[in-house]
Amino acid sequence: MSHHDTFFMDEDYEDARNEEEMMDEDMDDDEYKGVLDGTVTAPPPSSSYIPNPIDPRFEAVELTDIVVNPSVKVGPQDFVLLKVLGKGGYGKVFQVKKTTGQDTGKIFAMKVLKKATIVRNQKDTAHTRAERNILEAVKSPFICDLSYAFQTGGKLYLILEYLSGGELFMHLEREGIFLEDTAAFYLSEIVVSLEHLHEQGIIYRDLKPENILLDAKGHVKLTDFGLCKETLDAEEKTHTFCGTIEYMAPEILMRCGHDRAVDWWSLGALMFDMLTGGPPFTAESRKKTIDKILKGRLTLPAYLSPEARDLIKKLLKRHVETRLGAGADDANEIKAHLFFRHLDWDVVYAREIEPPFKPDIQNDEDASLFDTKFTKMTPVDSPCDATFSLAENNPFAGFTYVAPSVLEQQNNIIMSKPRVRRSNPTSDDAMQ
Ligand SMILES: Nc1ncnc2c1ncn2[C@@H]1O[C@H](COP(=O)(O)OP(=O)(O)OP(=O)(O)O)[C@@H](O)[C@H]1O
Repeated sequence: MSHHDTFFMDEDYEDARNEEEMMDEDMDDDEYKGVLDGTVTAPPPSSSYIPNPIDPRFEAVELTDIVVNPSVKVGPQDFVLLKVLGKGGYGKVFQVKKTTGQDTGKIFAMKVLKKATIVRNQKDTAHTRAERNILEAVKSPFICDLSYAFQTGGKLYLILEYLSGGELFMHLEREGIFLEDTAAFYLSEIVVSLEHLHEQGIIYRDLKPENILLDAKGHVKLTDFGLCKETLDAEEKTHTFCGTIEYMAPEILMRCGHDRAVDWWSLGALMFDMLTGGPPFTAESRKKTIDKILKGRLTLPAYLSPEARDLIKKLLKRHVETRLGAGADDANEIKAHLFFRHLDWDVVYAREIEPPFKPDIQNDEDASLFDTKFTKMTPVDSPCDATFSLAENNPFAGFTYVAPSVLEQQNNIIMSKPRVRRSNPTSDDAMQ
């Protein structure tokens, strides 16, 4: 039974709902009247859709590139497949061991994406480049580290740090709901991760329990940057969505452009899920779920503390400008909320708060916290017939990457800023 199914079947929740039904003053039925019958195509005007260009904290950043030393050639042959960890829209994620050169014996996660599937949707080519670029640019203890990226004729490979603690989703499903202190720990690490991304002009967009992984010690690492928005450019608001929608902000679903406040809505949906056992707005069909996100009643169970209740309501504001975190102060508005009153944020940044669940990991290769549905599979990176011309207009040129840390150790790093594009796209692809 999935985590979300549990939500509907939990009788305690039904009882709690009967005890207290809360109608957020922000959520009266008139607010989105017309949205569902098609007469309204845009959300209420919102000043916070436009990032303040003079606020240096939210300036769009130029993502720089690394000119890799072409002598560091890494490819699929340098890794042995150990396990399947997960499957996504474009391919599989494997647990692998590096068998050659630097990092020999080290365990990584290898995300394999099929070019053919990506090319079918032109927009996703940009997404995939974004994922690689973002992972390269956004080094943070709270973000999954990228060590290598390479490509073959038909596939793209991301070699990521292996996060043995598994998905937060799994812990949430196992526990049903979290105690408020447990939720505060995860939420606090997520808040500082999102703050870090926002400071670099990146909107995460796809916050959900499946995308929050835990390291061996139980600390949070964000992964899956496939849907990320690379810059906070007022001219260039994103109009696409796909995948799980339960945690998505109304303004994304209405395809009217959105800004970093969408991540704070998702944080509210995630917080609600952690404390009640399911997302705040969900239904049996995608359309009905969207209807609920746009105009459904927010029902808060009576057992929530006043602080938790208040924070959820302030994050799940449909009027973006009234949402906590939408102001110029971004994460600071959330960090100052009473729900987090017991936390010292300096200790959060230092990752020194004791994680509530210490993953039971026996060794570096331990994959016991991943779904056996995947880990029982025989790991095969199936040969791919399709080969993309690496000559002109190759959308995947420049994908190949070796982490600076790897290069630094070889004293061979050359940094370039801004990005230098080479005329021959094959020259920076170590593996074809
Ligand atoms: N670095 C990692 N360490 C361990 N497991 C990982 C790692 N990255 C991904 N996984 C596992 O693989 C699953 C799928 O990964 P991910 O969400 O990045 O791919 P996806 O769902 O295909 O993403 P996309 O939305 O780009 O299609 C994750 O939910 C997780 O269980």
